[in-house]
Amino acid sequence: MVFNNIKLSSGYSMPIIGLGTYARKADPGQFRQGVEWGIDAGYRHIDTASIYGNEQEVGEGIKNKIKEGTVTREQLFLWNDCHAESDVVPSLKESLAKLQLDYVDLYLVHWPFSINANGEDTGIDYLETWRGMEEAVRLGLTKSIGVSNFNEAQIERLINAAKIKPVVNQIEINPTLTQYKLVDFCKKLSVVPVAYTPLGLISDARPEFIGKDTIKTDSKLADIAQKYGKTRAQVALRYLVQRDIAIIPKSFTKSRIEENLDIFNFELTQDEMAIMDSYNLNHRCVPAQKFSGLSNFPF
Ligand SMILES: NC(=O)C1=CN([C@@H]2O[C@H](COP(=O)(O)OP(=O)(O)OC[C@H]3O[C@@H](n4cnc5c(N)ncnc54)[C@H](OP(=O)(O)O)[C@@H]3O)[C@@H](O)[C@H]2O)C=CC1
Ligand SMILES: O=C1CO[C@H](CO)[C@@H](O)[C@@H]1O
Repeated sequence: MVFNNIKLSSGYSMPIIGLGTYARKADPGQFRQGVEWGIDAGYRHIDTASIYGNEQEVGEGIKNKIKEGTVTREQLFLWNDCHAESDVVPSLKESLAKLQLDYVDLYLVHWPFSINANGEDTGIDYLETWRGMEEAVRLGLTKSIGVSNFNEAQIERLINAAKIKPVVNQIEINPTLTQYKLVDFCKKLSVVPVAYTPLGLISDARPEFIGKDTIKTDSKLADIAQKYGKTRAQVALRYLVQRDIAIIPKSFTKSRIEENLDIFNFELTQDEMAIMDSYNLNHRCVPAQKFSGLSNFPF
């Protein structure tokens, strides 16, 4: 499988497609199996987080494939219960131990707000967290650092204060949440936008009918998919890649893991891109409402 790498401002590059690994419920072994199928299919970028509780299993999958000589590189996340400057490096070391790795390629601040283990607002400023992130780079524990769920003002404030710049902002982007403004803002600052929940309302995991969405049924999308011999999901992922957005679709189903990677042999026309844009509803699949009272809540 041939796909693009996206150049990061740190000088490293990142495969434009990665495998998401978040699952509210998963049977034991599913994470490991999903990661192994993903690496077999050709994914060379894996997204996980300490809060997903799957680092051990993800690590086992990676280790098995390293043993076989199939893979060498991974990318990771930081959850936000370790935002104090002095907590960042120990938290990353704990993740690395579970993953059985010496370093990650990319480490992210998962949200701009900060909570403790009881879910209470700690009020810790993400600029403080960032100093811990910079220390992790200096110690060689991660090659690049970035953020997730940051809004424009938060990115700008961070970039103005940072010694080491964030290379990505991982945010929800999909055809029903197109995010043109934030995506353009990130690109202007050389921050690569990475789309989480890239399938949005197309995914089977999002059956909720929000009243206006037609993306699962609209014949225009069915026609585009049929023209290229692809699925609606593949067209949605292709749409993001053509906007120069990195994507991390999650699947633990072997056929879909492969399907989601098979998007680099067709090209949507400008008119087809406009049709995809027309599904925008500014609807968040991940509104994170339970965090809305916290300081630095981004939405
Ligand atoms: N930074 C953050 O705050 C967040 C980060 N993330 C990251 O982004 C990743 C992706 O986002 P996620 O929310 O999982 O959403 P996705 O858009 O990746 O959708 C995943 C769901 O869609 C199903 N699916 C996968 N492929 C297809 C397909 N081709 N056709 C139909 N359905 C499909 C999967 O089912 P199945 O597995 O059964 O195949 C799964 O239920 C996460 O796994 C996580 O790593 C996600 C949310 C927030
Ligand atoms: O990464 C994540 C996975 O999904 C969760 C809820 O749906 C998010 O809160 C979180 O940021």
